Amino acid sequence: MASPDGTSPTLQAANKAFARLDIDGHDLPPSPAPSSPQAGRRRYALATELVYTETKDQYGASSIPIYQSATFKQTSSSGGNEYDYTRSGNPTRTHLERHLAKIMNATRALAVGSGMGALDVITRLLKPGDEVITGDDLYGGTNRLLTYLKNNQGVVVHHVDTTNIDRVREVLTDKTTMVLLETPTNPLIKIVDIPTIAGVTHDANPKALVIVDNTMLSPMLSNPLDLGADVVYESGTKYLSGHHDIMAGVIACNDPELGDKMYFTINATGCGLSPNDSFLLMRGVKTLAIRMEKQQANAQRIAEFLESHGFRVRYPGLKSHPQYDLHWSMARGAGAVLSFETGDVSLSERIVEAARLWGISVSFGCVNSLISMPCRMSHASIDAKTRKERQMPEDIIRLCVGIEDADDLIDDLSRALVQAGAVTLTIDGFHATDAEGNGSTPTSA
Ligand SMILES: Cc1ncc(COP(=O)(O)O)c(C=O)c1O
Ligand SMILES: N[C@@H](CCSC[C@H](N)C(=O)O)C(=O)O
Repeated sequence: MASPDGTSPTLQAANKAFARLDIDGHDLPPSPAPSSPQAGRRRYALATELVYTETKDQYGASSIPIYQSATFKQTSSSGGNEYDYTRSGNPTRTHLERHLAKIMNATRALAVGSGMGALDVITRLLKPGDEVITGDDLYGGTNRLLTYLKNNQGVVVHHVDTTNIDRVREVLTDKTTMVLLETPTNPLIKIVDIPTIAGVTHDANPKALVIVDNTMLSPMLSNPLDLGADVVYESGTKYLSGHHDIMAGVIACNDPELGDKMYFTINATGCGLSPNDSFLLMRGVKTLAIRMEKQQANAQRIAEFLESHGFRVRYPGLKSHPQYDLHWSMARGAGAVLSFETGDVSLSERIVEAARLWGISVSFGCVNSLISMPCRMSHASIDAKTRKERQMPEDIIRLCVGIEDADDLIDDLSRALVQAGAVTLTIDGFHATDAEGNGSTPTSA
């Protein structure tokens, strides 16, 4: 016999059998379908996929509308619609998540309110007593959250030099539940061998999760899931959005169970990205390819300029980078963040403060060029003692290169170097002044 709504007994039984339960076994209100790239269709080059989207918008809108609605009307007293409440799911966010899954080579992507929000969702997979291995050169906020988990949640955190596989092996045991990597590291631009670490981690404990923070490269330049990572996350505040007008975080994985667990946390805590910011992130992603191409071309010019004038520059686009080959075995570009040292904190301060075109600001990945002193700014939450133990040079200057004219950027930097007294003028131009006050020999032409 058919039910009052006309559903056959067979369909009623099937609906019951396939009722969506959350990981605690509670009946879920309607939630968005898992984000997945459309299977079976032609896959275009990444630059094309970044702009190519499909929607079933009733008016054929070529840009996803902003569904600025907290709640959605249902067709029956038991719900019945794909969306019920924006904390649980929103069409603008789902559209973005499906697009991100496609470009991150994942079957599931999730969008949240910030990069740190993404790491919070991921680390809620941990239980007291779990062990995490991570780097000794980490973004300050990541270090802060891990320290909180260590001090308050009983999670054991090992900070080691993840560029040295032996240091990782020393702390890797069957208790290791998570290995958290950044590459290139922020701000020392060290390169971490993702495939090797993923291999040894999964050998030691097949259930351990290798998590990669891909903020420095973005999906344009690297897909850590293809290199053996289980979960990749990024601060969408950076390259993905590109204009420093939103905060966002994205998470991607290929394991549906893991995706469901992280979605559970997002729904339970309410950290999903807002409809308006989902729209802006979607818009930003479409121009990622051209922004990144210009930013890294500019970064390469600036890195070569500084190195040729005698500064110690850290940038994986320079052949002098000690892990140049490793970086290029994993990535399609060098990115647009570089750092250099002057040997003197007050000299670095004078350079930063003399720059005009380069904004003194934390963050990176924006169309505007930025200059900063990480130990005073982005990494100030790591205490001075720990910074010293981790060999972070206090004088290090970080440059986050934008899309301006490269000659203008070099002119402004040159003027700042001269004004700060960082260089010695010679008949041929200028060279970095060493600690003794002499113009040093340029390291390359
Ligand atoms: C490498 C890295 N990961 C994560 C984050 C956190 O991102 P958000 O500022 O969007 O929370 C940042 C910067 O803030 C970062 O530099
Ligand atoms: N005051 C902020 C500093 C944010 S740093 C942003 C970015 N990751 C960078 O490396 O510049 C904080 O305490 O988190």
